[in-house]
Amino acid sequence: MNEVMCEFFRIGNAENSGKSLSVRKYLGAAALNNITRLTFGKRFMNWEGVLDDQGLEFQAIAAERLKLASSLATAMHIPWLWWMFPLEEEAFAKHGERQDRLARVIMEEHSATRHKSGGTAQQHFVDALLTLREKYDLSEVTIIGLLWDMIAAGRDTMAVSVEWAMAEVIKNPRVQQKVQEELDRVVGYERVMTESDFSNLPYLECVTKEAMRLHPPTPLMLPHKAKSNVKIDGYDIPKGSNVHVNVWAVARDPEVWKNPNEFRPERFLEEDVDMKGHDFRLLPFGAGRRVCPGAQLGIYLVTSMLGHLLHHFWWTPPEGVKAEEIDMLENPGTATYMRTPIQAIANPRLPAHLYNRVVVDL
Ligand code: HEM
Repeated sequence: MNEVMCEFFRIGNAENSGKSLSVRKYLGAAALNNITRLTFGKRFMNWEGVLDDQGLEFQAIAAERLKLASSLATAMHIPWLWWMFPLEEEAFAKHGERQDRLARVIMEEHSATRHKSGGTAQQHFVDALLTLREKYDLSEVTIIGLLWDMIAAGRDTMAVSVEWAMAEVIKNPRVQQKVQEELDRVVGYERVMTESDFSNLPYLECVTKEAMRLHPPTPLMLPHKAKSNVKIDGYDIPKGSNVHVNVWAVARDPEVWKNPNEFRPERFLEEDVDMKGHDFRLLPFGAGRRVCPGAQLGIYLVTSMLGHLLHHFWWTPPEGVKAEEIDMLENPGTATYMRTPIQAIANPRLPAHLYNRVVVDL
């Protein structure tokens, strides 16, 4: 069950009726709960959206990680600025210890729960790693590192992608109406969308793709390093250079895309373009041996969050704001959020019982 379903109760409650909401707040919560449930089989947030103590620690670690990563990125891009980050090594070590401490506690709790259930509890990413531990000689440090990588790589990227997609859809009521017509035809008004509906929702899939074309959450991907001297398109890239691929610019290149700045999902009905690393015109997940291993999961979760949000609500800009006034500028960073978080009014469009709190099976 997608976590965004659990947010419906909060989005659709009477207090929010007719009010403008910060969509990011709900997406952030849904993405965090999705990813921690997949990795640890656990939510850190209660039904009111309040984080527990572990959740707060978790959030603080994630924020610190981002801050350290940005300072590292600056030093990597401009190596002669290394001298400006003399304390970073110490900060990294402390951060690592903090991460390990929390992960160990959660892993122990997780093992205890599984033990109590006699091994009948659901399998999560942490279980897969523990099972493969001996086969691949995985140390505890490696396991903890992999768990944090998964959380860091999956959380922001998903929330960023859905926020941009929602902004585009709210800006383009024609697209919103078309995707809702498809959802109504395929899913109807008496049940919620499920994964098995996806194959019958081609337009929804195109909306996800078009949003990721215009707004790849990591526009410069992650930095790569040249292993040897290479020449690309007449340019010499010396061994050891940090290389960024500007996938944002490629996806807006007028030589490759017709009317590249226009949000028009239909372009993908006319031509099916792969976005998992096989077609170099569209690379939101990178390509090659370091391609995002969570690409399929990411596409599924983004499409699912978007589909549920659009099936349950008709979204309009806050009163007095015209669609064309929505600020579509980016906030710079490794994961590129909207500069101004999108605000919108969620108008329920399904029968009341479909907004009830959903019991989540952990
Ligand atoms: C919409 C969602 C996502 C987007 C747009 C995205 C995008 C990316 C990109 C661009 C890279 C770098 C690829 C490269 O340098 O060639 C990457 C790497 C990675 N992603 Fe994702 N990602 C998403 C979701 C996820 C999820 C859900 C997970 C795991 C649960 C994940 C795990 C990873 C990991 C572990 C790496 C590092 C791979 C490596 O360096 O070998 N990602 N992702």
